[in-house]
Amino acid sequence: MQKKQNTIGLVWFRNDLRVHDNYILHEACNNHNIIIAIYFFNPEHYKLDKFGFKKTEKYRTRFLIETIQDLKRNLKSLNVELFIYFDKPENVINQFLLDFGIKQIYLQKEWTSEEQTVLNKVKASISGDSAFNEIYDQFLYNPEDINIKIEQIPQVFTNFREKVEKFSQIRPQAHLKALKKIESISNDTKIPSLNDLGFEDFKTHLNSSFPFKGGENAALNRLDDYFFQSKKLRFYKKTRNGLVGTDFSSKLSPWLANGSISARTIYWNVKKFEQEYYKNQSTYWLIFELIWRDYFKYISLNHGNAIFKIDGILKKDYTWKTDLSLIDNWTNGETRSSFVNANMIELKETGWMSNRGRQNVASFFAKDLELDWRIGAAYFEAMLIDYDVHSNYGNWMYVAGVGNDPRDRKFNVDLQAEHYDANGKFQNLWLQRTLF
Ligand SMILES: Cc1cc2nc3c(=O)[nH]c(=O)nc-3n(C[C@H](O)[C@H](O)[C@H](O)COP(=O)(O)OP(=O)(O)OC[C@H]3O[C@@H](n4cnc5c(N)ncnc54)[C@H](O)[C@@H]3O)c2cc1C
Repeated sequence: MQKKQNTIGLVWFRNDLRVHDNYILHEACNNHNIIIAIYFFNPEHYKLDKFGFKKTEKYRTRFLIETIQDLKRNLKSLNVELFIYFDKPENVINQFLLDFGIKQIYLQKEWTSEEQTVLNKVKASISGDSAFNEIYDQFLYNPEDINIKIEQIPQVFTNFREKVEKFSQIRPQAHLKALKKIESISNDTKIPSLNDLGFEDFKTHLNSSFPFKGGENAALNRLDDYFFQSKKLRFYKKTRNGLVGTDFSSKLSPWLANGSISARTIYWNVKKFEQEYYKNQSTYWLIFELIWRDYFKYISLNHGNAIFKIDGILKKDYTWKTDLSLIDNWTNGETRSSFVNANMIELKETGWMSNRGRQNVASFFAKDLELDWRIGAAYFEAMLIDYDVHSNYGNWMYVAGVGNDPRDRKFNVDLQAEHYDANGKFQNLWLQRTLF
């Protein structure tokens, strides 16, 4: 084991907002006797994007505030102080490092352009000689453990999945012990409120399929409930295409997206469930879906900014429309399809939409209305509680026919409604009228 340094290590939290199974925090604690943590609510995340949507809307913002409240408490119990700023990191970090004499910074490795730009600005602002230790920690299969070169990630999911399943191992969870208590660090930074970030307080919609709070404690409770208490995991493969209620799927995505829970923790709990209760197609299928999540991260690692380009990773030269009234009809749930409308209203009222819904509304946007798919993706980015850059842009490219779908399918939204909402329950819920 490495010898600990009597210096302060800084953990800069971004999308790894947990103390449980956090390899970055673990590495920092292995190397230093004192750890300080920092988190930024970056004002850039609350501005309008190039299509006129707020980059982060109220649902994900409130979830994030709850997440940071929980993180602060959990870090405190390990004797780690979390400093919180509503500012750009490049305005704060240099002085922070100087004030505490910090030389080592630990952070999750991110590769998408906005995250890289911020990090580059921070590095450019630093006057001393601090080292940035960037660690991959958002994967199920860590990039250092797979036997595929990033440039050779298969274009077809199945080829990727079969290889990683055959040749790679999932790492164990990291466990932490509390550090020694430090009395001398004073911290008067505060978590901004929803109002500070530009939003009114609001109540969760009564029909929301995602009525849960942010934070790793809520994530672990949900996992325990879905797996070990209600044992709904046993039926996951049968129910996962559902539309109504909290239990048709795991609902773990919002916590996964901001790193309140690791994919590894979910994986090892599936294994525990399989040992203690049942092992069946459903238990495997949750892992299968986590591999999809990994896959889109590998696609973005391989293709960089191409995932944000209109012709996607396939460089397909389609013609796309940008008709504002068609876009407004879609976002407001006023299209010719009541199934699409119900899903879009659900998203607008709650920040959540099922996977079945997302596939349909995205296909309708890109393939029926032939609208520039990046506008639909940007709207999802604003609204979704579980927005994740790789899953969002990867899935949108896939549905729009510029990504990884070898069959380039178009959903028939009317048939989909008949199949998945045969009695109209879901449409009734959100359109508040009796169908049929
Ligand atoms: C157009 C479109 C946009 C999407 N945008 C996002 C997004 O921004 N963030 C996000 O997390 N997911 C996104 N998804 C994927 C998927 O819809 C959600 O992950 C899923 O609905 C979350 O619900 P759950 O946690 O109950 O999933 P479950 O069915 O319980 O699945 C378990 C986990 O597997 C992963 N997963 C499942 N399906 C997918 C998938 N198709 N792609 C990648 N990972 C998957 C998720 O991490 C999920 O939490 C998108 C899908 C589409 C079609």
